[in-house]
Amino acid sequence: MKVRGLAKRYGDVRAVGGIDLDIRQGEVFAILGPNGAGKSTTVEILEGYRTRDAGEVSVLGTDPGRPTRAWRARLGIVLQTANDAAELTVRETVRHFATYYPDPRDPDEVIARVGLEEKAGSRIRQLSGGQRRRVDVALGIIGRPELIFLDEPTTGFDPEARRRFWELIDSLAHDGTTILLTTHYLDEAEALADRVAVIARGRIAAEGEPATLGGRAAAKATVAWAEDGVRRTVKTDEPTRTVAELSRRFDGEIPELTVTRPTLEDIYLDLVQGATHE
Ligand SMILES: Nc1ncnc2c1ncn2[C@@H]1O[C@H](COP(=O)(O)OP(=O)(O)OP(=O)(O)O)[C@@H](O)[C@H]1O
Repeated sequence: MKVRGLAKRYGDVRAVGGIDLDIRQGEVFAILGPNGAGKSTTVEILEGYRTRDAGEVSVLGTDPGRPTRAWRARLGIVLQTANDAAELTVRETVRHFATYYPDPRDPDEVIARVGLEEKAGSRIRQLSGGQRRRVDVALGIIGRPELIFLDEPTTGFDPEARRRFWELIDSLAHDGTTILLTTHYLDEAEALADRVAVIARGRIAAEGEPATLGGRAAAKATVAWAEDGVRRTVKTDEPTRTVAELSRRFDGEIPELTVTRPTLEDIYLDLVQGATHE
């Protein structure tokens, strides 16, 4: 996928103000950003559901501004809001969607992959919010897509369901499926994404691997320990030296020692706040 200079306005609102992206086949790419940053607008343009004002876009070799049916069949899309036929069962719904695609996955296998085996015979309206979301994911992958768009896929999932979902995404990526997701969960981005882009006010504020985004790996470490009943902390570029000195001072074990670097969330918040105060 290749995007150059993508821009979109809604009247006076600049939703997307010149975005470049390159996403490789088989890559898991996460778009992060605060509410209203332009994530959904960007993703909807890439999906062929929204027009753009400017820029060049190629998704699976096609301009999504001129979508074809054959191109759509190669995409899997999981939208933010579900509008499933509530009276059908999970199995009926997944089977029905399978008929839209030339080479669908096996419906029962897909139901198992999203962890809904026990609910396969239940009507959609009887499912919990998180279970409905899993149906959405099932419908997004039933067509054996080459590229999957996931808009906040795990909102409403319990922790176990989120872990199962992460495993599913890993296995799809392992099969060579490209995955573009938006999420507000920084731990999700860290667990899943090969690369992330932080979008703020319609522009990319930073892009890179979660471990090194925004200079994260090179950021100062915080060494903390307990001394005389008080928690002490030092921010340093040389945590190893600090720990060695402390170890000598305490003659061995350092009480309640921790060494931490900024989390992805710390870096994200810095980037987003920096962009807002521009
Ligand atoms: N159909 C529309 N008409 C007018 N303005 C819109 C429309 N859709 C989005 N916007 C505006 O464009 C900006 C970007 O919205 P967008 O939905 O792309 O943000 P987002 O990053 O996906 O946010 P969220 O995290 O809340 O989903 C916002 O200021 C929003 O109010």
